[in-house]
Amino acid sequence: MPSRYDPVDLKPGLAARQAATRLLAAVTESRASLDGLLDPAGGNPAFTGLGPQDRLLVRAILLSALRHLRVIDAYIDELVTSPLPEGAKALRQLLRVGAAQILFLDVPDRAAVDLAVSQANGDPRNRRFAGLVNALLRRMGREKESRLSELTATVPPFPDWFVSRIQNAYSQEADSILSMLSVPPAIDLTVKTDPAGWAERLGGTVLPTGSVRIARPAGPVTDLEGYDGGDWWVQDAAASIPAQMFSRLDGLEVADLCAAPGGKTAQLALAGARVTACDQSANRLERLKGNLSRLGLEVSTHLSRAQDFKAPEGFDGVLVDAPCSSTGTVRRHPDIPYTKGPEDITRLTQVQRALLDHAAGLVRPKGELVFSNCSLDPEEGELMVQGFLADHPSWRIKPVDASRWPGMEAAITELGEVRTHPAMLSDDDPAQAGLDGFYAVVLTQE
Ligand SMILES: C[S@@+](CC[C@H](N)C(=O)[O-])C[C@H]1O[C@@H](n2cnc3c(N)ncnc32)[C@H](O)[C@@H]1O
Repeated sequence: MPSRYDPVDLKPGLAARQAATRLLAAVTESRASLDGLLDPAGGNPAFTGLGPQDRLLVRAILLSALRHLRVIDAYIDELVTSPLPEGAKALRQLLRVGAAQILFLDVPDRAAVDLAVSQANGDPRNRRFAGLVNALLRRMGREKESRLSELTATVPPFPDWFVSRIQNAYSQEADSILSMLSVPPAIDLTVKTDPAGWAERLGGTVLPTGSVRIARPAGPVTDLEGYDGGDWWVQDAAASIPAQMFSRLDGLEVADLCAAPGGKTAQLALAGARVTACDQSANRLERLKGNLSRLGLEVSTHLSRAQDFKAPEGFDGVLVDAPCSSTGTVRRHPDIPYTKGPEDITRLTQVQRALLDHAAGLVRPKGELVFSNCSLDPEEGELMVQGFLADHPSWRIKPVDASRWPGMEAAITELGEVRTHPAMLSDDDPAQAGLDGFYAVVLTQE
């Protein structure tokens, strides 16, 4: 069963609640991305104006609300005696935040209800509903033990467009994938050396990819041993796979075309490649430089669209870790099913294809081209690559050996591509289980 609690001590104040309500509306009504809203530097003032503790609370409320939004809405709709008025969006958002606290966060029910009622009374749009807010959330608190598990078992966890795409792509495994997507993930670290030693020091376990998986710490991950010394970086185990797929790196010239913030660039450099890291975003390229500097790794950087990046002498290896719908990262970014849609996937496949076509021209004869992204959708992975191969008959898939990562054989497709998803790497504790959804393939020329 998914854990119902995010590991944050919650004593939410009214300002935090108001911010959470406003930001939840921005995500679900205006499709604003949670990362953008919660960016400490350029995020929404309702968030950046809060103190550190309140920020933690707002983040926890939003993550829980979005992970369980359909269940929360179904429960609200079940408890209102007549449907909420169509225009009562502010009321729904307020109830969603209260329900997220009562159902999924470790907040005393009474405190959550009282704050919701105060918030309703302080908002002219919601004042007349204060009695309803009080009655509904109190009842939710009383009955949740019996009702919540029934609702979780019957209500699809995410919007219909998203659920049906997962069901179409993964048939048998779709239910397990969807259920894992509501579980907050552990944290994976890529370590420079000695995974077993770091696993012991940080109380984690070593995964088949060589990553170290640790429980989510109570404080910032940057406080953990080894961060300041540049001994490791945060990177989902699945995200560490594409850079490991090159058959050789030491001493070779490799271009990383969509490089920032540099997780894979760091792996390539650590393995001894001479890396040119290209990205079209100046801000993100600055972050890459900061990350690589902390890790003590040197690479060349290049600010441009990958399609405009020219290198007549070519590279031994090229990595295209393409922009994508990021549906493989919904455990960490549960806003994605609400901020993205099928039209984004169609648009992104065109960008991915343009990147792949251009990258193919940068690979030296006998060189390797690795294409990857963190989407669960075959249109951005398997099908996109089949389209590329149909139009480039001299290219082929270089199959990955299924024994490459013992214990992860299920992640290797019949054609030798890598396809990971959140129901892989099972564990008795769901919070310790799973992988990001990733697609990766090695392409070479005959
Ligand atoms: C999925 S992220 C890459 C993550 C990175 N490889 C890592 O492991 O840390 C995609 C990156 O592609 C960049 N990007 C998007 N479109 C691009 C383009 N046409 N040319 C170059 N970079 C692009 C984005 O700015 C973003 O930094």
